[in-house]
Amino acid sequence: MTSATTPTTVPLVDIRGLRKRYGSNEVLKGVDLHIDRGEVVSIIGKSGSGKSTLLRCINGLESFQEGQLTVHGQPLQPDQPQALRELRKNVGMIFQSFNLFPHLSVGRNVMLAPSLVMRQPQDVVRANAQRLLERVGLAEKFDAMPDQLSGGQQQRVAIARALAMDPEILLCDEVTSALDPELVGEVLSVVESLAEQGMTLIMVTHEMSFARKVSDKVVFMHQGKVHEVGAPETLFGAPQTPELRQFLGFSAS
Ligand SMILES: Nc1ncnc2c1ncn2[C@@H]1O[C@H](COP(=O)(O)OP(=O)(O)OP(=O)(O)O)[C@@H](O)[C@H]1O
Repeated sequence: MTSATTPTTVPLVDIRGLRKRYGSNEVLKGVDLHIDRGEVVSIIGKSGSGKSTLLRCINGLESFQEGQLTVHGQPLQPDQPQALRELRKNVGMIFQSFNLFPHLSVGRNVMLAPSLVMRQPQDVVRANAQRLLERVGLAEKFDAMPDQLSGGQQQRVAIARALAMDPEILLCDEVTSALDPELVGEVLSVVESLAEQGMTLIMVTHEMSFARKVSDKVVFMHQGKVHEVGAPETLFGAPQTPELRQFLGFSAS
């Protein structure tokens, strides 16, 4: 077998032996995970198990001390600002708090990053922002200010804003946790439509039924490690370890 005749498929995200400490607190204790293009991955686990930290390492918001993290085959080097800027064009992120700029209209929020980074003509950027707002069901809100929107609508604007950079990967960190229950569904249905359209999604979520429904792969984090990983029907239907069984509320056998 030679590499000249056998094409090798490199995972879109490849994480090996990742270790991350905050002072003496080791939060990631050797994480191994690979994610292919178009995969929808949910990361679940108890509070403090390292889920958000892992997500933040993937787009360089957090540095790490040991291991390897490659995106598109490019090693992530948190100490290299130019490499980080390139990475962030490819990896969008949405947070629990929507983080919209309150002094900018909805449309301007979506236009901001492409205006600054992509150097496209304003009418192109504007038309793209309008199209993205349509995609998240907010076409008529272009000129509204963020404080005139519900939390669910603001989160959908945040999704449109992340998509405006045309990322290959979208990271979602508990994107419905700050929402009133009646607003959760509208945000999840936008995320679900992105999944159906083939976007690579990596989501930290407490919405177990949603994770089960949309994921190709579910990752159970426990004490800073990937404790179980697999297809949703396996992970949720036949958990292998006592820790996952307990997390999912299975009664002890
Ligand atoms: N900036 C930070 N400085 C110091 N410690 C931190 C920082 N961010 C996270 N930690 C610690 O790292 C550990 C893992 O946090 P992380 O937010 O990754 O967990 P999580 O699984 O996402 O939890 P949750 O579900 O509650 O959001 C926790 O013990 C937390 O206190």
